[in-house]
Amino acid sequence: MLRATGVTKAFGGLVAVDDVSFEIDDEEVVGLIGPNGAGKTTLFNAITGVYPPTEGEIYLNGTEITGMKPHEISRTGVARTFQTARTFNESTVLENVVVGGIFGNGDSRSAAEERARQNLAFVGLDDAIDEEVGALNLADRKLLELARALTTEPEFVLVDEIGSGLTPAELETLTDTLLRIRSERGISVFWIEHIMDAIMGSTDRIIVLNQGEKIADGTPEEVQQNQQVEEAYLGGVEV
Ligand SMILES: Nc1ncnc2c1ncn2[C@@H]1O[C@H](COP(=O)(O)OP(=O)(O)OP(=O)(O)O)[C@@H](O)[C@H]1O
Repeated sequence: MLRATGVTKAFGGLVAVDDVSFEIDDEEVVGLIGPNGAGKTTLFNAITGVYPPTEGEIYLNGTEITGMKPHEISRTGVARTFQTARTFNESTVLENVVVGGIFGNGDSRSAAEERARQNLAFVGLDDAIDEEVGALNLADRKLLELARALTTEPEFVLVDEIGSGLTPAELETLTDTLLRIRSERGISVFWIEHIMDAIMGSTDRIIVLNQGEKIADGTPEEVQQNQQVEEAYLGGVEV
């Protein structure tokens, strides 16, 4: 279980995440939504050690991980993908995932390659292993990010926006892959997404942030009917 209690992250006077507490169970798929600037990516950065929280604690299976370095947190079982795919364009798809295994996980080259092939097959990129990353379309880059995130055999994968810019068919493939990460690998998914249909139809639970604060935490149906959530989104519409 991933548990956060009273997590706050301030950048100078700006409180980007404000006293947020939540739990994510094993094998749960949880969405994280909120208007632009609500603090979603900052919360991911706090969990993964990129920007340690100013206050509050984060626990993985009862062990406190607050303030650990990103590579240490990654090795304890929390992996992530990034909003902008962070891949090395000139290397091949296989090499990209292998490098993640060697440097991120301390694997030997042969172990990293075996695991990379398995994870690339899992996300459906087995036919593309020899292609240059720069030649992949956006959807395949997102799948590649997921394969890289699986390298450390995590218990939790934090996914920062995979939906934007994809066709409906591509979005369905990505969503199916996320759900298979849970059903076939037993990994929990914590997923930031702006495409509401995707997140409403695929998650067990949704946490809503607005101006750094958690304003809702419930089933997709509950969140959809929540007055505060509706107001937060209406208030965020630019006219
Ligand atoms: N490194 C930083 N330094 C200063 N301010 C930051 C930093 N990172 C984020 N912020 C600020 O924190 C607030 C929350 O930003 P964050 O990126 O977490 O929101 P978000 O919900 O992920 O937004 P979006 O949906 O647009 O990606 C914003 O006001 C942002 O400008």
